[in-house]
Parts: sequence; structure tokens; C-alpha cells
Amino acid sequence: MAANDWQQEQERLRRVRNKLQARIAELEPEVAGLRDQATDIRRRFWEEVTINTSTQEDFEETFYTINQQSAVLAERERGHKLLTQQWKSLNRLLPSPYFGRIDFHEDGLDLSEPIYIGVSSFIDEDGLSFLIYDWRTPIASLYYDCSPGLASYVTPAGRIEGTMEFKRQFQIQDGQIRNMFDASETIGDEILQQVLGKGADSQMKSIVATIQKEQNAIIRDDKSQMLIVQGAAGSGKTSVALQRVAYLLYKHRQTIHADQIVLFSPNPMFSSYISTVLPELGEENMQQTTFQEYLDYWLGSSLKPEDPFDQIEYVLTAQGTPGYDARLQGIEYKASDAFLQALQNYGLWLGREGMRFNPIRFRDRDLITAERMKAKFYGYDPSLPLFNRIALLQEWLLKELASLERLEREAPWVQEEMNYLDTEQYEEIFGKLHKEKELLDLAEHYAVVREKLNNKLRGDEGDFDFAQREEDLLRRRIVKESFTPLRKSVKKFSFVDVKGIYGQLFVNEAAYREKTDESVLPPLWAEICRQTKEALRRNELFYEDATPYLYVKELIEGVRTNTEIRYVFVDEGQDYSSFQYEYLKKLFPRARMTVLGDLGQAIFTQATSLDAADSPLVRLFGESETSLVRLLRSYRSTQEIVEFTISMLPDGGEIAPFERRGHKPLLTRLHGREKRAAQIRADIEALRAEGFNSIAVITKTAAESREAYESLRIQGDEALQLITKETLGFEKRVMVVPVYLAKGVEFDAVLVYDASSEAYGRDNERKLLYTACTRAMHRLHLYTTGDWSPFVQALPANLYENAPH
Ligand SMILES: Nc1ncnc2c1ncn2[C@@H]1O[C@H](COP(=O)(O)OP(=O)(O)OP(=O)(O)O)[C@@H](O)[C@H]1O
Repeated sequence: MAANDWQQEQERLRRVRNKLQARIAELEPEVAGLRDQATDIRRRFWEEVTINTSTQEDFEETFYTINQQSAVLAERERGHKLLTQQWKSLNRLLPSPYFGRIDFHEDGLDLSEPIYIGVSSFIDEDGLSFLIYDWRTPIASLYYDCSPGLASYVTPAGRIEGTMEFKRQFQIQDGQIRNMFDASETIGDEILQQVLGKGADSQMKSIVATIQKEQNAIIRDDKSQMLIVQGAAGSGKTSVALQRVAYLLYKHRQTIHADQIVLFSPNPMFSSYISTVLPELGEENMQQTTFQEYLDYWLGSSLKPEDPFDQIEYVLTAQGTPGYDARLQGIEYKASDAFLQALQNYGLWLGREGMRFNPIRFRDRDLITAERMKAKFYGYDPSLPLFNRIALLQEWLLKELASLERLEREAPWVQEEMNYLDTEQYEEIFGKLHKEKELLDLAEHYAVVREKLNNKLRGDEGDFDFAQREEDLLRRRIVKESFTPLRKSVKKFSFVDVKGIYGQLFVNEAAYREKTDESVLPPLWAEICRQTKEALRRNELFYEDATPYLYVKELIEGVRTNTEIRYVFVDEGQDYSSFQYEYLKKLFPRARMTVLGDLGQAIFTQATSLDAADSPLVRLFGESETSLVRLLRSYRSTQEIVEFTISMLPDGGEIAPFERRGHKPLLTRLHGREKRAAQIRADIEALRAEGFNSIAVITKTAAESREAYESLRIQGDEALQLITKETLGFEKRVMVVPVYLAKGVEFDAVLVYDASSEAYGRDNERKLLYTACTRAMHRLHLYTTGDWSPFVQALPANLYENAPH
């Protein structure tokens, strides 16, 4: 690059930074001033208003001043918030104001304009010229999508055509240009090389400076109801999801707030791993949750659902135990479309017969029996959907309860309770009674006047018999109090025996066929029934039952919805079943969905293919509302690691590595566990000495993690962190982690603790090993004390190195 180019850019950078600094200095007193004003108003709030309620006028006056004061306060606070945001974004720009430049000559205009792109916009004092364009502006998409030459971009007003005259990338640190490249292609390799060559962090980083064209299309997609991204391991799915959130928040800033976007993540640790990306981009974080949190919330305390990690732990460790094969068949079947269809048919069947209710019991007797409810329910118009009939039944029950409550006041137990009331309760009733009397006096007064006016005589119902009223009130109150839980439980639909309704599906094969019209059942159905019923009896639900159970519950009680949420993101989308998707769609009826996943990493039994022709995801919104994008380039790992890992997949051929060279994966075979532990420790030390900070020893299961942790600790490593499903965040230490908890995250170096045929021998373990290996950015080591896993044995020998004995 010509020296004067460099000089000119450095000069421009200096000018822009000066302007930034000037603007920051200008804002500072305003920000501080407004903050002080707001604090001051808050502090003096009550000094400014005198509360006077003696007359109606005084009262109104007081009311008015309070309102006025809070409006002033709100205005000041709003002003302060806006200014603070501006001030923060200027400060964020200052060390590195921009990362890209394009010169674009729009057709029909005389001049070409240099466009500098950064994390937010910065406009000159004239209020017109953009010194920096936000990376999310329409024109900035040229930077990501086009190479020099004819180029165009889309604005809300239509497509703008022109010529991109050149494109430049910068690396600016602390106000100095460190690197500068003129790129002929889309985002050039040099900077990406450098970015990817850096060490892993305990927090994910934003990728705005190096977004690739295919990623940009996903980030800016604004038309699909359902956007599906099938992307290889390390292709940037999570990164793209987060930049897309930032983009949506920018583009729809008038209408959408961060709390109207929700991202489902695979585990709480992952949530913490990605939590700094949006704030780094100057945006608030979207809501983050896991599917499990939703299940726990909606199922309430009545049933305890198993979590997906316990389920996978069972799948991986319980082979050979009684009932194992049936459980596996059950997991698969209960996640299938066939089961979804069966449950829909079951809903129709329940419309005709077989509903189950819980009687409403009170003081050891049935106040309203299940039979009465059933008769009432099937007495409603059969063409009404189940949930409408249940709503009618609920209404009826509440009315019934009201009249039963009235009758109950005369029951002998009420008299008894009255005798046991303490003085406080009496006093309360008395207080109430007096209030009532005052009201009654007022009513009396009014009635006398009316009587005079109408010249009519009244009956003597206005006489106030204290003793009688007191007893009435006491009785009423006692009964009301004991009926309150009944009313509450009717409102919560406790009268529907959902557990019984779900459970009766699993009586036997014939009954199941009759209720669901299902023809093909898993061969071990009888055992599946036994296991399901047994868990229900203990008030537990297998993970595979939890969503179907909720589905049935909502078929009957009506669907709960959240209409606030406008965008739902599902990361690791291959791990959700059709059911879960159906459920999410119903739960968020006004939301668009973005699902990102990789079938290559589908380690749970209930996996869903995102891009197969018959993918349930496409059906969810229909083909015309769905877009599917495939990401094939893998950015995380070195070329050597990618070549090694894709060869493990039967159809990994189309995945391409990003060209970044490193060491070949290293295979180490040792005799005995102790030797292995010693070797791993030595390797960890060596890796640390080389400067790798984030190192993970990845195991297949939690049980194996514990064992590895213990044996490595015996070898003396104190800086080891054992990751379990309860761990909330990563620390920058050496971690021992089961592969299913390492999903979505990455490490400088990965050490696969046991890559033997015993650990990864079955076909469903292939993806586990693949997922473990693809967590590595720079180094990958595999160990065994026995035979290598067949998935390693099958690899061409030129893809790895064997450690010397
Ligand atoms: N355009 C990009 N510029 C810079 N880095 C990128 C880019 N795309 C991806 N990366 C980096 O590649 C790594 C993998 O990205 P990410 O975790 O988003 O991938 P993923 O597809 O979600 O992976 P997996 O499915 O394996 O969990 C991250 O370190 C990310 O920063």
C-alpha cells in the first residue's frame, strides 16, 4: 500500500477522533447535568408537592402537581438515557472508530463517496455528513456483499445501482491504524486470518468487522416467517444469530425492543458465554432462556420433568440395563410426527368420550363428583373444541361452587369454627360490620329521602340487627375462606385430570390404537407403557414426555400464548423435536422464527433435520414462508482440524475449511489410566506454555468427567474446573466437561479424554465424538488406553499424527 495512502487514512482517523472527542466533551456536562437534575428532582419530589386533601379542589391541585412533577422527572430521565446512550456509543467508537471503507459511485451522481463503516453511526456537526456509517445501514451491506465493480444495495425506497470503486479494511487499535488492506474479494482473508488465529475467550466476540456474504444474508433477512440455517460446526451460526438480533433491533428500533426477542439456548452456561456480544455492539441483550426453563414453568410443581442432560446421560450410560431398548424406542417415538398426529387424533377421541376429571373435594367429601363433570362436559355441543367445552365447564363449576358455598354456611362445622375464632378475627369482622353499618346508614338516609319523594312506605328491611348480621358475616367469611382454594384450583383447571388423561394412553396396545387411530407402534410398546406409567406414578415425567404432556394439557385447557415476543431464535435447533417446535409456534403466535443448527451435531435421540425435504420445520409455516440457508464454511478450527473432523461424518464432504493452518490432530495411545492422566497433564502444561489459555478435557458423559477430574487432580492440577449441568459460567481455566455441555462453545485446545472404541463405538456416538472434536480452534488431542474408536480408525492416516511412544 502506498505510504501516502496510509498517511491520508491516519490523518482522517485523527480528524474523526478529534471530532469524537469534542462531541464527547460537549456531551459530558450535559449527561452529568441531566443525571444530577434527575437525582435532584427525585430527591426533592415530595418537597415540591404539598399534599392537601381537605377539599375537592385541594385534592385536585395535589393530584395535578404530583402528576406534573413525575412528568418532568420522566422527561429528564428519558433525556438522560438518550444522551447517555449517545455518549456511550461515542466512547465505544473512540479507540477504533471504523473497520471498513468502500468508495461507491452511485449511477447518475457526479461524485463517489467514501463510506466508512463502524459499530455505530457518527454524523458531523453539519448534521448531514456521515463520518461513520453504522454497519447495519443499507449502504453498509455493500461492504459485506460486493467486490469492487458493479454493485448495488437495497434501501426501503428501492435498489440503488452503481460502482464500487474500492474497498479497504482496517485494524485500528487505540486510535492507531495497525493494519490496512485493500480487498478485491468480499471481506478479505487477511483480517479474518488474524481474527481467527487469536485465542478463545470465556466470552464470545462480535464479528461485525468480518461478516461473510452468506452470513450477511441471514443477518439481514427480513422477509421469512421461518428462517432455517443449517450450518457446519464452527460456521458462525451463533455469531450470525447474535448479529441478526443487533440488526433487527437497529432496523426496527421504533417498534421492537430487546425484551421482545427471545433466544433459546442449549444450557445456562451457553447463555453466559454469549451474553456480552450485544452489549459490545451497544445493544441491550435479548431475553435468553432454555426450553427446560419453560417446561418447568408451565408444568408447575405438580410434576417433575427430567432434564435433557439426565436423559442423554441415561442414553449413554445405561446400555444393557433392563428396559433400555424400550426407553430408546420410546424417546424416538415420542419425538416423532406420528406421535404428534396420534395425539391430535386422541384429542378428537376425547371430544367424544374418555375425558377424566378430578372431583372437587371438600372436608373429605366430593362436593362435585367427576361423574357429574363428565356428564356436564359431554352435554355441551360436541362440535365445540375441547378447550371451549372446558371453559364452559369451568364457568359452570364456579357457579356451582357459589351456590354450594351459600348452602354450606348452615353446616354444623361452621358453627364449630365460629367458636374457635380468636379476638383478632372478631375485631376484624366488627370493623367490617361498622363500615357496613355506615354504608347502611347512608342507604337508609337515601331511602328515607326517596320515600319522602315518592311518598311511599318501605318495609322494615333497613333495620340493622347487629347480632344476626355478625353471625351471618362470620359464617359467610369462614365458608368463603375455605372455598377460596377450591375456586382458585378451578381457575387453574385442576379439575381436569391431565395426568390420568395422558396416562390412559399407555394402558396397552389395543387401547392406544383405539384412542389414536395409530397403526404402527414401536415393537416394545408394552414396556414403553410400563415405564411411562411408572414415572407418572412417581409424579415424574421423562424428558421425552414433557412436551407431549404439555401439548395434551393445552389441547384441553387452551393454549397459553405470549403475544409480546416478535422474534424467536432457537440455537442448536437440531436438538428439538417436532413437538417442541409446534409448541413454540403456539406459544409465540406473533413471532418470526430463526432456527440454527447442525444435524452433524445431533447428539440427542429426538433430533430434527433442519433441511431435509420432509423437515417438520418447513411444515411449521409452509414452504412459501420459509427460507433455508446452508453455511458450509467452517471458521472456528484450523484447516487440519476441520479436515480431520469432517472425515468422521459420512456426508461431511461438502463442508469446507477456512484456510488457516495449524498442527494436525495428535493421537496418543497409552497403557493404563494413570499413564494417560500423567500424559494429559503434561500436555496441558505444554499447551499452556505455548500460550493457550482455554483448554478443555472433553468426556463423553458426566460420570466420565468426574472420573477424569479426579484422576487429573490426583496428578496435582489445582487449576482444574469440573463443569456440570449446574455450572453457570466458564472461567478461564482448564475445564473438564461432558461433550453435551460443551455444545456451542469453543476452546483453544481440546483434549478428548477417551477416544476408544468402547466410548465411541456405536453409530449414535459418532456425532458425539464429532461434536467434541469440533470444539477445538487451534489444537486437538485424542487419547485412548485401548483400541481407537472405529470413527478414528477409519480416518486416512495423513489427517493426524501419532504421538511417539
Ligand atoms: N465472519 C466471521 N468473522 C470472524 N469470526 C467468525 C466469523 N464467523 C464465525 N466466526 C468465528 O468462528 C467461531 C465459530 O462461530 P460460532 O460459534 O458462531 O459457530 P457455530 O456455527 O454456532 O458453531 P457450532 O455449531 O459448532 O457451535 C467463533 O469463534 C466465531 O467468532
